[in-house]
Amino acid sequence: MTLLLTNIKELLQVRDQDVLKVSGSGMKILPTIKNAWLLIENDTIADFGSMDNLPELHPDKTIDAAGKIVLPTWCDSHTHLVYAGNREQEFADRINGLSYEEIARRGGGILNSAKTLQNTSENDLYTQSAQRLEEIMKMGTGAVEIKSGYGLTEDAELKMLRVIKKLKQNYDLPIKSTFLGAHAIPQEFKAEPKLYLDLVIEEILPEVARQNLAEYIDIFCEEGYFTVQDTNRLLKAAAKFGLKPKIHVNQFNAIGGIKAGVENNALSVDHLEVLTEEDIKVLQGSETMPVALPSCSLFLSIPYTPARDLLDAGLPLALATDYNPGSTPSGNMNLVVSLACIKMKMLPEEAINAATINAAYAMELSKTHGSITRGKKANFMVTKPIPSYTYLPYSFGSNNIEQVYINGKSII
Ligand SMILES: N=CN[C@@H](CCC(=O)O)C(=O)O
Ligand SMILES: [Zn+2]
Repeated sequence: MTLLLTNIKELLQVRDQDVLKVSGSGMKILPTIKNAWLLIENDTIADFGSMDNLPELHPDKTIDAAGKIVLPTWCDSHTHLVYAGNREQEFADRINGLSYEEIARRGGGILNSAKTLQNTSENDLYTQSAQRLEEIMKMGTGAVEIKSGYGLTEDAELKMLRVIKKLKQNYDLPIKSTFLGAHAIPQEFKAEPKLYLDLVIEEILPEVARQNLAEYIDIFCEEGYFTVQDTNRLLKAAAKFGLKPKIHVNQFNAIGGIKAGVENNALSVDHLEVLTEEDIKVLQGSETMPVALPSCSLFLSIPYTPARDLLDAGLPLALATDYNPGSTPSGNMNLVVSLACIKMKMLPEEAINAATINAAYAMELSKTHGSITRGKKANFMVTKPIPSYTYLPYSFGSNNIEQVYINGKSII
């Protein structure tokens, strides 16, 4: 099956195969072709170019994309979209003055979601999660990472990871699975938190690895959750099973989690709402991708990741949603890209790079996804007729996505 798109107003993120991430001032550059064509063969990007040099082709189907922009689908490298129920009562509690941390200390927050998930059947959990996955695909997400971490018992963590595995089997987009057993300390371990980490490291992790249920390891390295020492211990244990770290650090406090991540070869360090100069130095010279989650900052009214400090230090940055029931009940990457521009002072070019090629890097997918590159998977989207790509982040809250293709097939 061959598909040809013609008269594309602008084809974005056109890259050579060897570009796996962009950093610092390089993020300001978004290579495009105006008035372009794009040829898809089966599930692969076969060729593209300017309409001035359209070769004679005989595709099975041709789409006239006049007035429309074509770009790679968003890559969302940080989500918790497998969860049960919602936490809108805590949302109301926060409006009434309680903080996110206070709610968590009272047994709400992650523990609230864990209780609900433990009492939800695997089938029901799958149905709820599949609905969220379909919702984000329709908004343009074409690759996603999903974490466990709302189980907090061996049974419930494995249940979450099996649901992620089933999503992988039933949907065409790449899904990466992360084991986040160390997300919070369950109530019954509050007096002796070390015993919970022992359980995660000695019992749950080996079982997750034995059943081959995760590619990555995660931990919430934060005051009141897990220490830097805990983080080092878990990441070293996970490395023995080949699980690379993608970790929650610096959401509320800078306690040294970034250093621990980099020293343990983290693929990414995520959140970074609070950053020190030392953290930035540690990231320089590393291969670790910093990941910002601006819709979490919006929802919790906490600081935004200081993107300009990272980029001015020559570092790369990726953007993700953090889709979860507590801090970010939204999986909309279009909103994330808008917030990055509006609140983090990222240029549209920087935000689009951060949500495509760099986000693919944060899931080890940038050899196959994240750009319009010959030989990469045909995961791309077509906008409605819009005046320019800057209009995407500018028109925040609007849905500008008309069609989404995964492996060359239209899903809407
Ligand atoms: N901060 C840790 N974990 C999630 C939120 C978890 C929750 O509130 O349910 C996050 O990334 O924001
Ligand atoms: Zn998260």
